Amino acid sequence: MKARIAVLPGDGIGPEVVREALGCLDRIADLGGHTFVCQALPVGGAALDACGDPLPASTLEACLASDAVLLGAVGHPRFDANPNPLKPETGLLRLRAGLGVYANLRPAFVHPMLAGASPLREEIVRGTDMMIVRELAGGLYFAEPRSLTAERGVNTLAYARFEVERIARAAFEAARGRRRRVTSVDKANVLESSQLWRTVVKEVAADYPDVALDHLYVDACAMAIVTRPASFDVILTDNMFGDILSDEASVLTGGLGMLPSASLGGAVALFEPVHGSAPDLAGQDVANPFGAILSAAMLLRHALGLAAEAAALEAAVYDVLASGRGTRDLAVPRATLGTAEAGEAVRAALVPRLQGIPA
Ligand SMILES: NC(=O)c1ccc[n+]([C@@H]2O[C@H](COP(=O)([O-])OP(=O)(O)OC[C@H]3O[C@@H](n4cnc5c(N)ncnc54)[C@H](O)[C@@H]3O)[C@@H](O)[C@H]2O)c1
Ligand SMILES: CC(C)[C@H](C(=O)O)[C@@H](O)C(=O)O
Ligand SMILES: [Mg+2]
Repeated sequence: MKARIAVLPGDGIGPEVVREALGCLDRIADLGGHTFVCQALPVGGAALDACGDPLPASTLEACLASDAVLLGAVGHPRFDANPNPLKPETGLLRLRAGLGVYANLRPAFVHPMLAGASPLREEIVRGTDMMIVRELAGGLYFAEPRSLTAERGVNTLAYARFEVERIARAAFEAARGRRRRVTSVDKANVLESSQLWRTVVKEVAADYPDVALDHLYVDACAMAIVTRPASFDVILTDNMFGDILSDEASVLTGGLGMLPSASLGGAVALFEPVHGSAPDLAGQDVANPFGAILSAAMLLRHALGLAAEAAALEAAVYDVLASGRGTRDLAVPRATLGTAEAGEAVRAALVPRLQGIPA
């Protein structure tokens, strides 16, 4: 097949991890007879420096003309003190809004061989396979009013019925392809927006009698994620809670560098690792590229319909980890791989995994 992929490396470790993910896509294209036309585009701090805008109009236009978008990460502390209200992160939020993506899938899967790679106790982590479905287009990140003066900063937590309904449907559909259980996470004991959330989720559940639904308050969920993670299947939650809970869940899988994401429901889908630009690691060839590589696998599955290739790429990542190798952030026996070496190890494991897939 032929596909156009917009590539937005961004800041910090973004370009380093995206390079390894692209190398994997190249290998899949070469061996499978596919053509992936990749166009690199500026976003975030890199774009702010280059043209004063963290999401240049030309970048968004090119993304909208592509079949999928692969992004590294944005942000750097040097912009924190910048009086310019435009931050690198503004570019990412405008990109998500411009693409219209609202359903952010963040899977946290612990390979049976790798339960010991988490800093948490192995018997707690073993069997963890959850999908956090994070609402991405509304809530505290986008609702109005929002304002900032020297005396007051205002953000609004508001959800409209249609916003809850569509993300709830995304979660129930995801559950149908998994273990048919949705845990909706809110703060309905305090927040009106959460009370609407809970009401609408229950209404949508009536259309999915084959999927079990339960509800947790977000504070209790934060605890349960580290005490009984294997009991979760799909976690359905809002924009802010999903941001926080997904970083927490990443610890189960070995670290923040492991987690991929797919943002769906808009004109073009966006794929990015859950981690940020990690300025503390940038330029040292030590960042974990697996979250970015697993994001490329989600791109193959969700945007290009190449499910077998996606599964092969995921299996190749787990082959490397199961052999005891990994980057230094992972508690594996040989945590000595640099970013580029880790990418190359995945590509080597990918070749046998791709055999047998019809071209
Ligand atoms: N999607 C995104 O682009 C995104 C996500 C989160 C944070 N950010 C931005 O990134 C910047 C830094 O934020 P932060 O430090 O809070 O979060 P971060 O995710 O960049 O880093 C948090 C911690 O995890 C580690 N880490 C992150 N990715 C890793 C990887 N691939 N391999 C190994 N270790 C990794 C870092 O070294 C750091 O200790 C900020 O500007 C923030 O806004 C961007
Ligand atoms: C950088 C920031 C805007 C972003 C978010 O909060 O959505 C990040 O933390 C993430 O998890 O993708
Ligand atoms: Mg985050």
